[in-house]
Amino acid sequence: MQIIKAKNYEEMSEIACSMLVEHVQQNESPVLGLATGSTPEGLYHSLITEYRKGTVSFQGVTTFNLDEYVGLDEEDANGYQFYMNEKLFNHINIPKRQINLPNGVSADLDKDCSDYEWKIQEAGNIDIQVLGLGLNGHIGFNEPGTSFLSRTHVVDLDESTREANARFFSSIDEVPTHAISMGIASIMESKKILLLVSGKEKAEALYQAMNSPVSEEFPATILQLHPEVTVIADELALSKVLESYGEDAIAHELQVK
Ligand SMILES: O=P(O)(O)OC[C@H]1O[C@](O)(CO)[C@@H](O)[C@@H]1O
Repeated sequence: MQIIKAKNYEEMSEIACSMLVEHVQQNESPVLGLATGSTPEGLYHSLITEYRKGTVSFQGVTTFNLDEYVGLDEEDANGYQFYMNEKLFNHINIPKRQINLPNGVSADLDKDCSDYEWKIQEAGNIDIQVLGLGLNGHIGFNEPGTSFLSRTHVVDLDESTREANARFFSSIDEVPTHAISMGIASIMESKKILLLVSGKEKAEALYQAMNSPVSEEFPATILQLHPEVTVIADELALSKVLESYGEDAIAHELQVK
């Protein structure tokens, strides 16, 4: 794992943005894996800024999002298709046909899940997958206990995840109980992973992701086994890692594990 310490959320977003921009500039048909939640909002804002400056074109980019709520369609302001349109896609020149999200209102969710897997493989797999980190260690919507062999699937959301995400809804009762998520095996097939983590409340989760024994009980621990993970985290999120390993582990980009 390579660890990059950012001063704050803004710097974390800028660093992630420059990595994605560089990749898009250097590849004809880049395939990006995207995440939702609060963490990548700054990254998307920075990508739009770079696009407006003319630094980067998204014409050849294909994207796959990690997850979508079951039951929310693209008009639903709490759905992830809506989020992605608002936060990124409506503001850049990516062709619509190159945007992929699981379909939370499909009549056949299981078929949609296996089609999604095929599409990812057809695109040649994801070059860079952006990930956020759930407080309980979830990646995508893969909750604790999810098999490391899982492919894109329908998940039961943990009560803790529904509570954490209730801030986007008018009440917790409106938070869907199910979602579709890329599986852990699917995520691990990405060629490179960028894990973005910000804020003190994620410090324990980030520490565990990097240090706890690899276990399905804390899904993000699987990232210890991926050959190309870059963690971009701000000082607050890294506070527990820094307490244990000191600045050297970060400054010299040593393997923490
Ligand atoms: O960035 P946030 O809002 O803290 O969420 C962390 C993770 O939780 C999810 O929003 C799912 O609950 C993921 O999509 C995200 O990566």
